[in-house]
Amino acid sequence: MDVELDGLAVRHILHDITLTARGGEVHGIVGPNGSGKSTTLRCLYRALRPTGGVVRLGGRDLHAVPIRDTARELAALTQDSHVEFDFTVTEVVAMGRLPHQAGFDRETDEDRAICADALSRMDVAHLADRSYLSLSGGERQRVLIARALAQQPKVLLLDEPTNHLDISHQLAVLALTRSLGVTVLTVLHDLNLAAAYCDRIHVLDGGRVVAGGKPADVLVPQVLRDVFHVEAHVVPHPTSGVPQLLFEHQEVIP
Ligand SMILES: Nc1ncnc2c1ncn2[C@@H]1O[C@H](COP(=O)(O)OP(=O)(O)OP(=O)(O)O)[C@@H](O)[C@H]1O
Repeated sequence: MDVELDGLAVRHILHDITLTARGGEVHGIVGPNGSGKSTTLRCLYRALRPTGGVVRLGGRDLHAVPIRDTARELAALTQDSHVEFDFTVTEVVAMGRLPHQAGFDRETDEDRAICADALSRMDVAHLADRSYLSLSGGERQRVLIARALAQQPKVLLLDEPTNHLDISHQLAVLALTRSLGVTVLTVLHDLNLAAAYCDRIHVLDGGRVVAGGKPADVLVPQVLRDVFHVEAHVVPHPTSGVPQLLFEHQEVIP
């Protein structure tokens, strides 16, 4: 499903964000702290109403369709994805099925199978009966991603999905998001992971897209200097050939 942001604006925070993610593509949103990455995603998962521009999902104005319809098409792992109460892991992941159930529908065998698959893909099946609140940061993150998978979305929004994850789970989560065949928009701080797993990268600075395109065209020394104020060398990955960055170490933040 295509996702189009057309001149998206939020008060003084976002200005004229325009980008298109075609069905099945993985798009990375990168940029310094406070550049507007999470605010962009908030407009997409409808936590925030834009003050200008349009968001289209599958060609339809996102804000013109019932929110329940949106929840059947779009799942989000957000920075605000907290679970306050003492649910089990199974119960948390089962919440992902709610948009697909009507009123007082009971969970079906199919729902349970979809949740079991999501738990196993995120390597948290062994935690199924544990209290969510008793989990480590990385385990919680994987459970929340499993909940998003259980939603079976056509569009997946991920705000720093690799937060708290060890390197093996970081690579596994990003590989999995690519393999799903759904449209993914993901905020990432790790530019090397973005280069390795994204079809397109959009660089935000001061609430504007200042560069966008294929990783090799976007992650170039001048952009890194201008936007992140770091010096970097770009080298091809020895096996995949994707651009990878080697940063010059610095003593203090300039
Ligand atoms: N509700 C709000 N009221 C006022 N300012 C806000 C609000 N929400 C976000 N901002 C400001 O908008 C800017 C963009 O915030 P946003 O969270 O989108 O940045 P980000 O790129 O995701 O940052 P980070 O990398 O630190 O997570 C920041 O300066 C932030 O302080």
